[in-house]
Amino acid sequence: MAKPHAFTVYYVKKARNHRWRCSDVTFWCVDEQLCNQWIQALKELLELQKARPKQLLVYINPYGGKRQGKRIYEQKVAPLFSLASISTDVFITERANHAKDNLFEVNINKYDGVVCVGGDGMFSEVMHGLIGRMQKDSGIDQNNPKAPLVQCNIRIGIIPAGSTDCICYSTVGISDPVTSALHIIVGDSQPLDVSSVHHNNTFLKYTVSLLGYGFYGDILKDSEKKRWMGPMRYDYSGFKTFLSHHCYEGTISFQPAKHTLGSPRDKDSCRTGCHICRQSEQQLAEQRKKCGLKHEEDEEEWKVIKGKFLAINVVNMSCACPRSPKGLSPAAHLADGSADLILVRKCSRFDFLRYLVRHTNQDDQFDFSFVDVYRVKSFQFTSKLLEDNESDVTDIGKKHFGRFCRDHPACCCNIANSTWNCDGETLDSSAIEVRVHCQLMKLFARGIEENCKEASRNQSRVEQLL
Ligand SMILES: CCCCCCCCCCCCC/C=C/[C@@H](O)[C@H](CO)NC(=O)CCCCCCCCCCCCCCC
Ligand SMILES: Nc1ncnc2c1ncn2[C@@H]1O[C@H](COP(=O)(O)OP(=O)(O)OP(=O)(O)O)[C@@H](O)[C@H]1O
Ligand SMILES: [Ca+2]
Repeated sequence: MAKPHAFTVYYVKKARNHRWRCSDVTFWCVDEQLCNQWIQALKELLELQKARPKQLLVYINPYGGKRQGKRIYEQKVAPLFSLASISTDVFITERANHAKDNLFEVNINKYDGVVCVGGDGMFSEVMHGLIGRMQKDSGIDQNNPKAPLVQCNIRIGIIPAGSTDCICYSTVGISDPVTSALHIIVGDSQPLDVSSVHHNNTFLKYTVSLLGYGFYGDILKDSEKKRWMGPMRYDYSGFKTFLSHHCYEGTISFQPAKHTLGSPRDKDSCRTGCHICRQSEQQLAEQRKKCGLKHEEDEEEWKVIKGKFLAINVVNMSCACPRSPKGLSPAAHLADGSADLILVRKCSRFDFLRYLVRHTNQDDQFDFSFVDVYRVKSFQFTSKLLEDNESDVTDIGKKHFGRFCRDHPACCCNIANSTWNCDGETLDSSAIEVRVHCQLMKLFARGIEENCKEASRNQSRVEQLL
């Protein structure tokens, strides 16, 4: 080198569509001492950035999505972690639930975060491991649906390598491994609501994205048999399920979320620094100060709805993904302590198609007479089939479950139950009880950043208000 004294600074460069890239600039200097002073000063500044992780535990699912998890991590992510002086313990899973089981055994306090390389299912595994471990260590019984759960302060980073990658897309704005790696490196933090799902005082699962019965449950059940097709399996099973047009009868009860300022019909979406989520965070802190971990009896009213539904969807976040960039509920919030309950009642195939198509354009998917949407903090569902069986048992005193309802009216309404799709996993029970836990965990993300169009629209709204 002609000028021997130099140092390179690597930095994040924001590109289009919420994509981040790593860029660098090299500074040259003839004076060696001055060059070293600069290096020292920059190192000291970096040391002050306490939110940045130094030690990460990484789980890779080699079979998720297009089976590219290992390659994506090794080629795109590991070199960035090494540039940022992050040390990693990497664990390649050999079976389903490997990562979850491992999280109950490792010395978790050694790490500043856990990274999962895979899809929504892999994230769900890691989340169950971390939340489960936290509750176990604190002596909380997960089977009690009313137990106040202990927050999980170890952040999770998602490197997208799955089929839908809805959690990554809805919290970052894009499914891109390099962008997600950079959000981890700069130490971003995004709190996330988590819902617990129980049946008869037995814990079933946690959910952060979609809990869906009917359409999305049936798609998942069919698509599991076609895993070999990769991400395409969802389009194939989606088309098949659309043609089968099954609806399901049951009773829904829910408690409206009165504590939050927003509504599912709002025009504004949850964005970085969202004031609605921040207000929920303050409420949560005040509640904790008041009652600690004690459970507060919830006397709020329950609403009950009976009917025949093509789809029952409970979403904790928008569920935006490449298939539907605005998601199932565009105005849902990541961390407001509520979920959006979307009920699609029995309608014609043509109307259901019109509803589906609106997930892909700018039109309002809730503006149909057969679609209702509510913002809720808890929710219950029992299928008609189970209600009939239970009343048979009490009326006649039979101890014989699982009998099919033979006197069901002849209509397109399916006599059998559907299954619940819980973040891409099926649940064994159709009768469930769901409760939203405000900001139970945190991700290495910052929510979707406002783009220029949104920012100028909001600015002009403020100007109008002034
Ligand atoms: C005409 C086009 C209509 C397109 C409508 C697209 C709506 C897409 C909405 C996607 C919502 C994803 C919610 C995320 C759920 C994740 O926790 C979960 C785990 O990864 N993924 C799935 O369950 C995977 C769910 C995958 C769902 C795929 C749905 C495909 C529907 C295709 C319907 C075709 C009808 C065509 C009629 C001519
Ligand atoms: N080594 C493994 N072998 C088989 N299954 C695994 C392994 N590691 C993890 N799994 C399971 O595979 C399931 C699916 O993985 P993942 O979510 O990564 O991909 P996907 O289903 O293609 O994507 P998406 O969930 O986004 O639709 C997860 O539920 C996880 O428990
Ligand atoms: Ca929410």
